[in-house]
Amino acid sequence: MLKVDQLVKKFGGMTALGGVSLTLPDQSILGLLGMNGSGKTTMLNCINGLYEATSGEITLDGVSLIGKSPHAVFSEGVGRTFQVPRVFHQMSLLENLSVALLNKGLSNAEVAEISAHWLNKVELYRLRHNYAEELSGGQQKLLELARIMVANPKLVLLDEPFAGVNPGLALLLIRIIREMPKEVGCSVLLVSHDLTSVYELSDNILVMHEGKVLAEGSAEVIQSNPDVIEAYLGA
Ligand SMILES: Nc1ncnc2c1ncn2[C@@H]1O[C@H](COP(=O)(O)OP(=O)(O)OP(=O)(O)O)[C@@H](O)[C@H]1O
Repeated sequence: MLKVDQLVKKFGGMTALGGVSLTLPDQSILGLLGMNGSGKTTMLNCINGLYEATSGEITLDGVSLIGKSPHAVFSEGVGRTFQVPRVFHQMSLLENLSVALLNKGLSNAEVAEISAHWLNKVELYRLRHNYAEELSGGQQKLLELARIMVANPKLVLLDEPFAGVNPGLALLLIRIIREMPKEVGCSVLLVSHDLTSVYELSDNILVMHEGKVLAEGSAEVIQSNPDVIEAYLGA
């Protein structure tokens, strides 16, 4: 279980996160909504160690992630995607996945099997020997997701997975994300401006506004919350 308790992140005099708390149970999906600049990506950056929190606590299964490097957080079982996918452009798709399995003590056959499974899942297996730079932006997002999933994470942080992805690939992404908690046993923190997808996928939703939690609940609760309608949806 991921627990974030009273997380504060300041940049100089600017408070990006003003004491945010959240709980993400195992094998569930939490959607994180909010207008531009409300602190969603900062939250992901604090969890995966890219940013040092100003104060507050973050634990995964009782282990504190505060002060840990991104690599150490990855070793604790946290995988993360970015708004602009970070893949190794000059490597083949297979090599991109093999890199994530280094130092896991697996045989070449096991690495090949796991890689093939996830490349099939994201429907990129036929391109396995191509360089990652030859993929479209949407396909690179799928490859980045596969690279995280081969490492068998406990928690997956997804930053705008649907942005710039064509509708066909978005449907595939939605299907994969929906299946991830059961198939891998991970939980998912999903940051997206795509309201329909967040409502459809999330077990619980948290809406942020100016670095604070504005509302929390099911899709139905969020959609009918007057504060959310006024502050976020602008209607
Ligand atoms: N490295 C940084 N240095 C200074 N300010 C930052 C930094 N990262 C984020 N911020 C500021 O923190 C606030 C929250 O930004 P953040 O990127 O977390 O918002 P967001 O909700 O993810 O927005 P978007 O939906 O546009 O991605 C913004 O005012 C942003 O300018």
